[in-house]
Amino acid sequence: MSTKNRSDKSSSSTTTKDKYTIILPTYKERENLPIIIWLISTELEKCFIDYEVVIVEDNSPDGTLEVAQQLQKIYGEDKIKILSRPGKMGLGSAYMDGIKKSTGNWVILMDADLSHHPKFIPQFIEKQKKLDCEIVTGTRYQSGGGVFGWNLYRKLTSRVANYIASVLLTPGVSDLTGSFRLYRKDVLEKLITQNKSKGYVFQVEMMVRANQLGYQIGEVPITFVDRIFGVSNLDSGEIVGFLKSVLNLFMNIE
Ligand SMILES: Nc1nc2c(ncn2[C@@H]2O[C@H](COP(=O)(O)OP(=O)(O)O[C@H]3O[C@H](CO)[C@@H](O)[C@H](O)[C@@H]3O)[C@@H](O)[C@H]2O)c(=O)[nH]1
Repeated sequence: MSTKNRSDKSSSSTTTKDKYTIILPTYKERENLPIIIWLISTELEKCFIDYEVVIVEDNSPDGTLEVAQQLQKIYGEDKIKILSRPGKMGLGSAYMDGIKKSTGNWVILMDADLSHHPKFIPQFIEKQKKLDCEIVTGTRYQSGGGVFGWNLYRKLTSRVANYIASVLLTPGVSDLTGSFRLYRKDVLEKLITQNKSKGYVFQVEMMVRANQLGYQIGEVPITFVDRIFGVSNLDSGEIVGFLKSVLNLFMNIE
């Protein structure tokens, strides 16, 4: 955890007006979307957390957009916002466009496929307040965290990749490839604008840059559950290129 240059720390403190925007990128998530929205609303409303959800939908062929529109009718336009894009443009740009539609001062990035349970969001917020930090990341690799549903190969690959990336790039952050995170909005905007990586390394670079800029990163153990409906949208070849990209990041980060 970095405690370096924290010049803009004053704006990190939460106030009673805190609002949390949850950005949900979707590609072929028709079955998962109603469940994740219901879980988000249940978990956050019972903790009196002010929130909105921004769904960034990339013209999925399975009718995810129509499901999102139905959900917007049920939950209200103040709670569910939809950004409909013409085609599959990738996770990084989905986050970037989602931020533009957000009205919260804090942003939560999470998957829509039920891998990330919204019950952890109140814990992220509690940790942020306790540390007065700018970022909180979910971690599968601290005591209390874990992964369910992956085969041994994927578990090992992820564990080793995270270990190597952590040692080389950001000691103190145990889960660099995870994407379930809470960011202060201005910090997220700054990091995402500077980010040059794609795929799994995108999440790694976010933490590396945050560390370099002196932002404090808190961790909350989470359980990651492999999706039941649908398939992963990231290339399998990505795992092969991961170590090369981490090494590249290590050599070239400015
Ligand atoms: N809008 C949009 N959404 C997308 C796109 N690609 C994926 N998504 C959405 O992004 C989320 C994660 O996509 P998956 O394809 O299921 O990702 P994954 O392989 O399981 O990888 C996840 O875990 C990794 C760590 O293990 C993370 O590094 C990665 O970012 C992601 O969270 C889902 O909600 C999915 O619908 C896209 O091009 N556009």
